[in-house]
Amino acid sequence: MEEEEELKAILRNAFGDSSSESDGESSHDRRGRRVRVNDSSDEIVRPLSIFGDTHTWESITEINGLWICRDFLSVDLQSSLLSAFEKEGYLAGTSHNQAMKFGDLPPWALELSYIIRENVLLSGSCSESMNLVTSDSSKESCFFPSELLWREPLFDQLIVNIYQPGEGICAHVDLLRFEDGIAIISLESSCVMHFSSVEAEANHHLEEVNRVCVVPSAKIPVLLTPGSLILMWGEARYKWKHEINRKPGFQIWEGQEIDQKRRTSVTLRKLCRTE
Ligand SMILES: O=C(O)CCC(=O)C(=O)O
Ligand SMILES: [Fe+2]
Repeated sequence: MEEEEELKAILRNAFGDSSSESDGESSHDRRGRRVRVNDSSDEIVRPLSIFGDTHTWESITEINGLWICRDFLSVDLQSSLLSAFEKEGYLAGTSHNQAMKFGDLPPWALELSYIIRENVLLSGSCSESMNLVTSDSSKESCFFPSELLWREPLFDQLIVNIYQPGEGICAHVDLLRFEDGIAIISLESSCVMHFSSVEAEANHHLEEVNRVCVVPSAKIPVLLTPGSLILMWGEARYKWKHEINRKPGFQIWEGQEIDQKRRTSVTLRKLCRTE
C-alpha cells in the first residue's frame, strides 16, 4: 500500500500538482464502452496494475493492431497532466495549437512511456515467446508486440495537440519517418476518431475513374474518452488512416451528437533510425 502511494506521488510530482480529488477511478471509464474483443465479453482483458486499479483493454476487431484502454489515466492523473501543460504554456492559444518535442522527453512523458510499458506487460497479452512463434493470430492478440515494447527508448517524439471546439485533424497515416507503434492519450472532451482503410479508398478511386458505381467504404468509429490510451501498430498504423472531424454533424456516438469542448491529446512516437 505504501509503495502504491509512493508511486502515485512520483507520478504526481512528474506531472505537477493536481488540485482535483477523486477516488482514482475515471468517471468516464464505464461510459461509451464498446467491448468488441473477438465479439466475446469473456475475452476482455483486465490486468491488475501496480495502483490496484484494473485496466481494461479492448481491440477494435475490424482493425488489426488497434487497441484501446479507456481507463488508462485516473481523473487525478489527467488533471496532473493538464496542470503540467498549463505550466508549460501549452494551453494558452485560442486555436489549434501544437507543441512538439524530439529527443529527450520531459519527465511527464517519460512517466507516461513507463506506465504504458508497465500496463502492457501486466496485461500478459504478449510475451517474447508469442512473438517468436510469429503466428499471426497470437501476435494479433498482443496490445503491443514485444519487439516494440522493449525498444529503447520506447518513444522519443511527442506532440501535444490542443483542439478548440470544432477543430480536428484530417485523415492521415502518420509519417513514415516514425517507426511502427504509436500511442495516443486523450484528455478533456470525448471525441470520435474515424479510421478508413487506405486500400479500400484506393480501390474506390479506381472504381470511380472507371465509372463503376460504388458505395463509399465504411469508416470505423472509435470513441476516445478522457484518460484513454490507444495503441496503433502494424495494419492499424500503416494501412488505415485516422481522422477526427469535429465539425457539426460528425461527432455522433450511439445516435447522439457529442458536446464538443476543448480536447487535448498526447501522441508518442519513435523516430526511425537514420544510418
Ligand atoms: O489528436 C489525436 O488524437 C490524434 C493526433 C494524431 O493523429 C497525430 O498527431 O498524428
Ligand atoms: Fe496521427
